[in-house]
Amino acid sequence: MSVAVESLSFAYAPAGAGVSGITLSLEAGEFCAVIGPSGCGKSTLLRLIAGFLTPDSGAIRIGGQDMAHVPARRRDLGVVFQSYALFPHMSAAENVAYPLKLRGAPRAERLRRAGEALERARLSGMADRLPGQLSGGQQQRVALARALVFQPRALLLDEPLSALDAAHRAAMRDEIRAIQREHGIATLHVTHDQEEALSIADRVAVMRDGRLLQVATPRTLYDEPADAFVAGFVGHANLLDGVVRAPGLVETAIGTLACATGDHTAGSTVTVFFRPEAVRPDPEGAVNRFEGRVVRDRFLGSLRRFDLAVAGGCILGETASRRDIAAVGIPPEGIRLLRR
Ligand SMILES: Nc1ncnc2c1ncn2[C@@H]1O[C@H](COP(=O)(O)OP(=O)(O)OP(=O)(O)O)[C@@H](O)[C@H]1O
Repeated sequence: MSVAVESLSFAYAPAGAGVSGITLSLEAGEFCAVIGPSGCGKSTLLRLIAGFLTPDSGAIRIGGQDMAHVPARRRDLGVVFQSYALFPHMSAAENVAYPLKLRGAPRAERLRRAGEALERARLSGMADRLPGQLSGGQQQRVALARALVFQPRALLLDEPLSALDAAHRAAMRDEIRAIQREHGIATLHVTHDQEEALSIADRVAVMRDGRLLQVATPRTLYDEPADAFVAGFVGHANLLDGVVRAPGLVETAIGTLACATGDHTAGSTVTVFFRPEAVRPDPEGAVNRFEGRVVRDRFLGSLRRFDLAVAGGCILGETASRRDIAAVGIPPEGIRLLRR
């Protein structure tokens, strides 16, 4: 089922924080991650869709039906929070069966469906364990099975992996994605981890100060960020203030760069943006060539990320080469100009 919000606004107190004018739609089966700095309104958006908060204005449609004023329990949405919120005195199977009990399903059906949901979450052998006898990852899978057991119209995940350590997070995010695919259910996944978002989502929504800045596929977001904030928030970026001097030429603090200036006219102020992997440490014959000194060098296994101090600033680069670096080239096609 599809999920859509239109011009959704909510403030915790008059003129207080919240979300403003959010328009976002998810197709049935689509996985959308919501990212943004702490306090930007990610959880608020999720709580509004879940029905734990009532919007001040705007529409929430699930499967085309207006839900903005329908109580949470009648929205039929699966919700998983950061804290797993499992009932500690109930077994894994009883926890998973609970939403079916609330909906009046007979006991035999509850047990059968809870068993199936646990099996899908790869927890068949754990049905009788109490939450306290399960690892963090296993508890999270129980919470996921419980959110999915009643075949909800959509799935809402609020930082479901944040209590797990790095190794478990990576494994669990792939599992969440696999389980979500099996169910073919529209999913909104709030996370502060942009790598997690880029790696599992069909599309990523970036929020700031209660507003939605851009919604795009991970690749588009990375290659074509809407503005300097998105560019800097998603992955590593070089961002320089610039002024377009002439078609194809931009002046910055580190010098004049040749790049496509598109419809930015001479005199326009822009942000010059390029990713560290666009920076070439072997700049023989390069158009945008800068000499400098490496002042930070981070070994990251398969590559290294370095800061090259150049006249007027610093360039962040990435390379697999282990050779000394004294100059870099920035190919014009790796540079984009963003409006300021
Ligand atoms: N119950 C509340 N009463 C008043 N203000 C609140 C309440 N809950 C959240 N806020 C404020 O609303 C804004 C958005 O909060 P929200 O929890 O949606 O952010 P978030 O993006 O999910 O942050 P985080 O990544 O830190 O969880 C913040 O400024 C926050 O302080």
